Amino acid sequence: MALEKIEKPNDIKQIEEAELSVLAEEIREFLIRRVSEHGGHLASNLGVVELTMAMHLYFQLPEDKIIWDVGHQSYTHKLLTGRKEGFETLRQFGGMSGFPKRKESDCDSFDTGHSSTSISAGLGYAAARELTGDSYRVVSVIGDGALTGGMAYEALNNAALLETNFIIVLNDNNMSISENVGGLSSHLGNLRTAEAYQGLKTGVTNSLNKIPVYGERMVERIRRTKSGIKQLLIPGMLFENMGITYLGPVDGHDINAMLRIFREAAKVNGAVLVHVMTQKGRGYLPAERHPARFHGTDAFEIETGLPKKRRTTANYTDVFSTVMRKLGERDTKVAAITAAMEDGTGLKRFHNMFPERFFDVGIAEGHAVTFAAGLAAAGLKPVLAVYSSFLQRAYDQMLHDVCIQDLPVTFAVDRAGLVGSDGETHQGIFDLSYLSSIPNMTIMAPKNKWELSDMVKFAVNFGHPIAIRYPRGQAYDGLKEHRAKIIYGKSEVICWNNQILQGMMDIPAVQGGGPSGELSLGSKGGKVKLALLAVGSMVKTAEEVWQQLKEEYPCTLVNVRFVKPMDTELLDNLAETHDLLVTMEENVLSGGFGEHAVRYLENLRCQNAEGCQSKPKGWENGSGKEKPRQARILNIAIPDVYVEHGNVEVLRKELGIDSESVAERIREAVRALETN
Ligand SMILES: Cc1ncc(C[n+]2csc(CCOP(=O)(O)OP(=O)(O)O)c2C)c(N)n1
Ligand SMILES: CC(=O)[C@@H](O)[C@H](O)COP(=O)(O)O
Ligand SMILES: [Mg+2]
Repeated sequence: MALEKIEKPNDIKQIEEAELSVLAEEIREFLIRRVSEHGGHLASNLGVVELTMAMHLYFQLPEDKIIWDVGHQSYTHKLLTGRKEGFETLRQFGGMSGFPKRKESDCDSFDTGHSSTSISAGLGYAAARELTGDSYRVVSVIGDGALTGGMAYEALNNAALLETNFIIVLNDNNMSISENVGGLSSHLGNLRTAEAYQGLKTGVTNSLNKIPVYGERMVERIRRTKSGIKQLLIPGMLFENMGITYLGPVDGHDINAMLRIFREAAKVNGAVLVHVMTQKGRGYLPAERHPARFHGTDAFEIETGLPKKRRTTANYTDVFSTVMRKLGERDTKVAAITAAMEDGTGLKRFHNMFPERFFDVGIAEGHAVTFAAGLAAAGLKPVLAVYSSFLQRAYDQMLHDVCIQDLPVTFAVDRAGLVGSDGETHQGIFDLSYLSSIPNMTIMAPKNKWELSDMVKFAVNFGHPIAIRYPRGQAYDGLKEHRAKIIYGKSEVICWNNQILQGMMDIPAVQGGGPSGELSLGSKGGKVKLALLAVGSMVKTAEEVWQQLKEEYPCTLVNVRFVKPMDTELLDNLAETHDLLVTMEENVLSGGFGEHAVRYLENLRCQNAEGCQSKPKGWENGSGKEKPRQARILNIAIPDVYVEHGNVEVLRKELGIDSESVAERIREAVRALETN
């Protein structure tokens, strides 16, 4: 067993050359078995087995620095650096991450997860090396998909100035998650087969030679100019013209060929791009046939490649997919955009049905947003479907290109909230904060699958920037009967003091101390009145909390619906009629719904203070109305931390946002209120 001999970094160097192919096979078997148990990024990892082995044979770790772009293809690297045991806990809570992590190993030089960062980080290492006088080698490994991201070009542009060695390995498997797109992809396609290139080169020369006198002269003239010769002889002219040496293409499954090219690359003084061609999914037939399906997979049966658990219910992405199909049919102005996540965001159907109105822009979220702004300015109704954590990349484009101009772009923000096994880099727990800070942006979150559908329909005809955030996974199909019409800025009250309502009309009017007439916090013998204000996915949790607490306290349950603008009329009402308002959201506390609600009510409290000049209308002393009673607020949200990988249910418990923890936190808060 060759793999057994690998216990620590550089052990691969002790493996006989003849045994390397056995090692590659064992690594593939190992990865297929381990990923089949709990899921993970299989196809990309199977594709880079020999490439990773060649790098570990040539470079010395941890001294040399290997930086993996996205990092989803780093499993063989983990194996070769002594982390075989970690695979039993891959992507599980407390276990080994599916991405490179500096805290996990000193052979992981840079943490990744989002795309197109590796060249910038590698260049940083290379520049630092010049300053510190170190002599380590730096290698950034970037995929053809990741090379569609703008940051990679910014880094290449900068790397061209470097005067010391910096190796960029372009791992070209002719695939992003799904088919790779765009001009660069076509360019790589042209370079991909050396034979095709050789044919083209010979073809050009032959054709010119065929032109009597002039043709021969042109060939001669081209040969005499340096760049002309390169045009004819060097495939990677695009990179060469930028000042980056291009080597390749080389077969990424031929270890010796790669070792030869790394030796050459290491001699270059400056940035050098090594073009390596690999096959995504290599060595496992289902993954070779369906690389997109096995890009990131749940647990599966090895024999068939079928998922171990069949999905029986729709997830939010399916619901979005269906409503987009309907909207596309109804309105030819509706266009859909994805940044390389056609499958993940559910836009495949829209693509198939309306190819002319579907745009995959590559891994380029910033560009996607400004492109959507352009479509909107030209009169279309663009819907950009994007994961919450990837949209972080496009903050300025949302602000500068969409919202200042108040353009009607719909942001379908998928994977909002905890996403689970991908961990820190992918948790969608910041969007409410970053979206809330942008003027002109409206933010909604659905409680269940019907509401997502209603919200998307509302959004495309809204006429202004609007974001709908919904979580990864199964769509909630409870609370079906609560489907009040969506009214801009209005929340939906599901139950009031334990009494289930149907729509806004039923909310009791605010009179004195509220519906029951009790004025103060339990002190007059009444029970503390709770109001749960839950955002999106937390409505289901709030419903469970209500079930647990309804015997103890009268409880109101509100589906917030609009995080921005907040339903301040309802907040005023709740603050007057309830004792404790509990905000619940799967977002960080900072800048989230809860914090905005606190600030709003604090302002109100301040305005109502004695001597304050600007009291809200209707609350003036002596106006005949009581001063509003100000409820206390408990914020349930994600604390100021990065949330690691793990099962979502486990993470929710750890963070204290599952229903049992929330119920307990409420009981504690009530006890504190009663004793104060
Ligand atoms: C900013 C950002 N957007 C989207 C993604 C989702 N994503 C992860 S891998 C990937 C495709 C990468 O393709 P490539 O670099 O060619 O690697 P391969 O999977 O083919 O090995 C995408 C779109 C991401 N990780 N980061
Ligand atoms: C590595 C990466 O960014 C994607 O592959 C991501 O893991 C997809 O996540 P979903 O499984 O939620 O689509
Ligand atoms: Mg690729």
